[in-house]
Amino acid sequence: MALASNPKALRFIAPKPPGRNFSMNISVSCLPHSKSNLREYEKREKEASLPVEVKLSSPRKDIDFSDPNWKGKFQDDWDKRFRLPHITDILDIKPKPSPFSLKKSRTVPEDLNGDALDTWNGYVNNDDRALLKVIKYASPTSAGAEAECFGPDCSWIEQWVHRAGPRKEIYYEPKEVKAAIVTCGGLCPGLNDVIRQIVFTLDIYGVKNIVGIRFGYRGFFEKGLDEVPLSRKVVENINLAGGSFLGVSRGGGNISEIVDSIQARRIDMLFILGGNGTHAGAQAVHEECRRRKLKVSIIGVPKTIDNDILLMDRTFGFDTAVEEALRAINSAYIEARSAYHGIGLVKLMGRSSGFIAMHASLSSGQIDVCLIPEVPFKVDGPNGLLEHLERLIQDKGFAMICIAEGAGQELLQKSNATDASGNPVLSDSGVFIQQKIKRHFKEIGVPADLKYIDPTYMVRACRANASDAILCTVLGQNAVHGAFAGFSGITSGVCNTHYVYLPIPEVISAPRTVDPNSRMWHRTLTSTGQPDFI
Ligand SMILES: Nc1ncnc2c1ncn2[C@@H]1O[C@H](COP(=O)(O)OP(=O)(O)OP(=O)(O)O)[C@@H](O)[C@H]1O
Ligand SMILES: O=P(O)(O)OC[C@H]1O[C@](O)(CO)[C@@H](O)[C@@H]1O
Ligand SMILES: [Mg+2]
Repeated sequence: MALASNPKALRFIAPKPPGRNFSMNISVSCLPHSKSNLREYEKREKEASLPVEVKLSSPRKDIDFSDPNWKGKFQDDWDKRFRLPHITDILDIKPKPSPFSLKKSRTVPEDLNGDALDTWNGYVNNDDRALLKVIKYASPTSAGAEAECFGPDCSWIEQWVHRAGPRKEIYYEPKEVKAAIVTCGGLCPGLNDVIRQIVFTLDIYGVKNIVGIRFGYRGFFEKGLDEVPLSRKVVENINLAGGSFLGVSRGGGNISEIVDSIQARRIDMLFILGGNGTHAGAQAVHEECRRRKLKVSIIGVPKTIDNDILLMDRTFGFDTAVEEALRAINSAYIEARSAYHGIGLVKLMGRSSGFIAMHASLSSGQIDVCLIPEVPFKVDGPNGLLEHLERLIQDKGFAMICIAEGAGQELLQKSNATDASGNPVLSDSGVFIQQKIKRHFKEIGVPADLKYIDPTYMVRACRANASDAILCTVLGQNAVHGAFAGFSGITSGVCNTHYVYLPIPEVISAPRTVDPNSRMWHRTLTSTGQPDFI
């Protein structure tokens, strides 16, 4: 990303294209302590101040708005895109009545022609839908409209998604089902809550054979990683601790090998908890199962503290991560307020999406400057970060900065280093800014007492908070309902406060990022009072 030369134009360029499928991480690696790194930074900052065009991403580029029927065509296409893949697409299987009922007195008929002794109106109909977008923008220049409304007239179009929950008819015989759960990627608060609810719900359906696959996809192919038998008793208390009861890992994952293993283990339902990389793997596993005509349901549960999955209100773990981040911000604030010319600097996770930094800044109310990957900023010179810090020190005696790990990466040296999953390894933006500030105040001869806090893994290696625990509970339960309903290649999410199922490709076609023209980012700027640093 780069900055526009004219500050009034408020021109941003689009986020950088994905470094690989399903990832938008910016590939950067440099030694933040080295002088050459600082020189590289200075060179890049100069380059970054060249004018660039507005190019906020819009998913509507492929629509021909001159066609009078463009809305109808869009909706037909939408229905196709959001249709949930079902095992009957490839296999001729007849459904049977669901044993899932919360009425103890109800008897389940043997087949769909029989009548239950007592009816239960607790099922979700396959034609139930939830509305994804609820704002009608009057103008494309309204805040947030650019990313949401359609065409030159900024039309609103109904975008319905499938409601999640138990179905009256199921496609698996619970007594014969073997269900498996796997947790992949990095840790996230709430993994154990989801595992626990999946087991509880399977148990209510009558499934006895439930196993955990250890250490992510690795558990499918690495010798010595035996399945963990799971039951209501085994998982009873696992939500009291953070982490994953089953272990997590990055990397690995030959899809064919994983599906061989699914077949060899006779798994009928696989619940895959993870972020965008994990879901890319889940989709590939689902497609390979279809190619082999296997009766297997692959169900994702989106997990990421970064909140970078498309279409969802939020992913589980995010709220807890923000809450934990507040502790670090509060400590930095206490240090900064108590020092002569104190500067508190907190770096928070968020590789390509600044949601944690934005929400933590907004909720703490203690931050003067929030820096995120989606919004470019200048450090030196007129209107730069350092100049603003000087002003804050002068006016109120101290300053507070919250920076996301992916922020300002375009100013640093790039490398091709990646982690085991192929995610680019980022440079330490926090240490870099820390050094810039220290050097600057030394150079201008103004004392400044900078305290840098990087809580790193502390924001995610913890137990889910109350709101995440509820989200995990619902997502876990719905994942099981989705599998029994015969869906596969779907994920369980919350959209516009309603719980839904979404086809996996739709949620990972790009990473979700903070829209610099959204009301939420504007609210953050209103709260911090920071200028635009351009
Ligand atoms: N495109 C892909 N196709 C198949 N498997 C993938 C793909 N991308 C990632 N994976 C696998 O998914 C697993 C998790 O991926 P990754 O490490 O990127 O974490 P993630 O799911 O994105 O979660 P996090 O939010 O913690 O980054 C890894 O085992 C990785 O090998
Ligand atoms: O050290 P690890 O496990 O690779 O995780 C770090 C990454 O995981 C995340 O928490 C989630 O993707 C990122 O914010 C962060 O960059
Ligand atoms: Mg990821």
